[in-house]
Amino acid sequence: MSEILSETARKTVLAPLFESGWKMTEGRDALEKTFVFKDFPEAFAFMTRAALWAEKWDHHPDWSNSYKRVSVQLATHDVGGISALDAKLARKMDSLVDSD
Ligand SMILES: C[C@H](O)[C@H](O)[C@H]1CNC2=NC(N)=NC(=O)C2=N1
Repeated sequence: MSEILSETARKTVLAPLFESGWKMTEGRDALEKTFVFKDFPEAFAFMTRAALWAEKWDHHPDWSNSYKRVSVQLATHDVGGISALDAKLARKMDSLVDSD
């Protein structure tokens, strides 16, 4: 069972994510980032790759797609906030983009 990230853990775990463009969502304990791709196939390919990790880890993003933009929010519904799993999925999403 995941746990909400402690204040101490947030300082170390979230700092690198903020550096790579993740932000805290307003009014919700969640991480968010909008990825912008070259075109729709690139955006959808990213979603497909991320979806496979999400399913493997049984941890799923709240996200939407509009043309070449993918807007992502990550939170752990079971605990009502950010857990280590959200940081892990955020890092994975970043790595999927970097490896293009
Ligand atoms: C039953 C299943 O394991 C849970 O509902 C999982 C599925 N995916 C999930 N995804 C996210 N983001 N948060 C959860 O709490 C969560 N719970």
